[in-house]
Amino acid sequence: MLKVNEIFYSLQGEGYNTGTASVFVRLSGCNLHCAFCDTRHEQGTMMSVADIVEEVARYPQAPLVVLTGGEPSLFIDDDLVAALKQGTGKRIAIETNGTHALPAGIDWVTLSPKQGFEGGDAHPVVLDRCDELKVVYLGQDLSQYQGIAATHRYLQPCYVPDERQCQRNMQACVEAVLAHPEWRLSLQVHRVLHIR
Ligand SMILES: C[S@@+](CC[C@H](N)C(=O)[O-])C[C@H]1O[C@@H](n2cnc3c(N)ncnc32)[C@H](O)[C@@H]1O
Ligand SMILES: Nc1nc2[nH]cc(C(=O)O)c2c(=O)[nH]1
Ligand code: SF4
Ligand SMILES: [Mg+2]
Repeated sequence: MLKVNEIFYSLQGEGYNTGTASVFVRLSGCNLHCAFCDTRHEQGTMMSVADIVEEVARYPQAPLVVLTGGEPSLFIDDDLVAALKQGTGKRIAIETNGTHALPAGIDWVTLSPKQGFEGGDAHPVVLDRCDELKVVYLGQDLSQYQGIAATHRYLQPCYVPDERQCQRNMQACVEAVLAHPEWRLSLQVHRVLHIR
């Protein structure tokens, strides 16, 4: 059984797969407590793997499942990934902070390391490769991410409720990408679109 905060159908709003219709499976619970975390994931309902597959299968048109949370790597296993793949035929992506090894069969790994942020250093990143590295940018030194192999590298502005601070955070990302063009900008387009 897994504690599920929500399962919903929307567009992937971040990173390389932005704009892709996706079923999000948000698992409850995390090993980090990032001050800037934009997600309330604590509440949840216990669901079996079969329940989760059944709910995801309600969106047969979706090409992609995004496992997120909370920190999904704490809770998922080979069984869940295999059952989702077998039961829905969809590609499986994960959003992870990288502090736990991943089960087999995941098609797309988005790694968003939290080292250097409050609490992040106590839980080192164990993944050394990913499909995309997606860094929440608050002016930190980008050379710290050189050791992580990634096909794509994104800086994502840190969302905060204050609109003017949000603008400043976006501008900081633009300037960082102009100075370090091996990185690209990831905007949270679901915020622009006012969708989930
Ligand atoms: C809520 S997290 C869940 C997955 C996983 N725990 C992680 O941090 O990668 C999903 C994505 O949102 C990003 N994120 C969290 N808070 C954010 C914020 N305030 N602004 C921008 N991105 C944020 C995370 O870095 C991660 O890439
Ligand atoms: N539309 C949309 N795209 C997302 N990509 C990653 C998300 C997440 O919270 O993990 C997320 C989310 O919450 N909504
Ligand atoms: S690791 Fe992810 S879910 Fe956990 S607190 Fe940080 S941003 Fe939020
Ligand atoms: Mg989100």
